[in-house]
Amino acid sequence: MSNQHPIICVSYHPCIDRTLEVEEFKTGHTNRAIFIGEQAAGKCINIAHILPLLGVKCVLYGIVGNDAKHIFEERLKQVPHHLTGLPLRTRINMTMIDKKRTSETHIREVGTPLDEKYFRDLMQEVLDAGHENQFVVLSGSLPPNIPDSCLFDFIVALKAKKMKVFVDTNGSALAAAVKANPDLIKPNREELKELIGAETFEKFGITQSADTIRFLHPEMSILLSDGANGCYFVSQGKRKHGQFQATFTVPVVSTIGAGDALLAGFLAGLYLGWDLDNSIKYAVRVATATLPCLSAGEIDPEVLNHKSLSVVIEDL
Ligand SMILES: Nc1ncnc2c1ncn2[C@@H]1O[C@H](COP(=O)(O)OP(=O)(O)O)[C@@H](O)[C@H]1O
Ligand SMILES: O=P(O)(O)OC[C@H]1O[C@](O)(COP(=O)(O)O)[C@@H](O)[C@@H]1O
Repeated sequence: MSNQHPIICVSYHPCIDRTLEVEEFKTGHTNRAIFIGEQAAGKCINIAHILPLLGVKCVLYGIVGNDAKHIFEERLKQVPHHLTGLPLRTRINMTMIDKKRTSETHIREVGTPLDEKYFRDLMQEVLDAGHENQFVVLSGSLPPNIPDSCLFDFIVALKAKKMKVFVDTNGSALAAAVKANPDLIKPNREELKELIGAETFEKFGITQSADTIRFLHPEMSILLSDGANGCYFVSQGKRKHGQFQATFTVPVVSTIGAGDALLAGFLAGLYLGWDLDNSIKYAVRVATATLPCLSAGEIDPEVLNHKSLSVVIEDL
């Protein structure tokens, strides 16, 4: 699957990530933030930020509110990008980190309604730029007012151009995306549950559920992230589990963007022509390297390159 064209990242619903850290969160009380961070984010923005750090070329196409365009341009300084500024408010996704309990609470804004025309213009821009076999990543929730059928149409059109389509979204948009037969989806356990309508638990149950989805879409692979349990990969005749092992403790400061990092690492492996096992190993390594960082899409280079960190792949 090695490929000369840059990976196309499509950011149709970016956001500002605001992270607040409190000592110990108390519901119904005044809590003081001991840390506050803000950055331009959203799933494909994070992926486009990570890929060049891994030595992989990418280009970003996206839509952003004029109110925050400059912040996005700053974050994408190292990435060729085509951002269309629109007169709308950029949503803010908030994460509250409770230092004492080491827990994270996320509040994700549904966002400002977007005129379907802008989504379809973005879609056309990507289709005009794309080449056969080029990787394209569609990631993030859909803005309000954009029907799931738009995502479906987008994937069908990209597949008609014989591009390789990778999707990370949730809810009904994910269900619509699956129907369009992308090459790979990256749900987490919660999103898998939404897709199949049932909870899955141990390794066998998870991979079996993934195969249930694949039954009607045999060409589609599933990279399933499962937090501290690592990840699963399911495709035709293959069921794998990947998990990191280290002789040192990797501090989990924040897991925001760990899923984006997993997908970025996996894409990097495929793009560089590595085999499946090594691509999964790299995916987990890159995801692990984001855990010590407070901001989504940042990588701790020491963890990334640590010789005592290994990823074990188990065939299920
Ligand atoms: N607490 C954790 N400990 C170890 N690895 C983790 C932890 N949280 C996430 N990861 C790694 O990051 C990947 C993506 O995390 P996950 O939280 O499942 O994704 P998402 O952010 O999409 O929900 C996992 O597959 C795993 O490799
Ligand atoms: O588009 P959505 O589903 O609201 O997700 C956007 C959020 O996801 C993130 O990209 C993090 O994603 P992951 O934790 O799943 O990797 C945040 O930076 C952003 O706030």
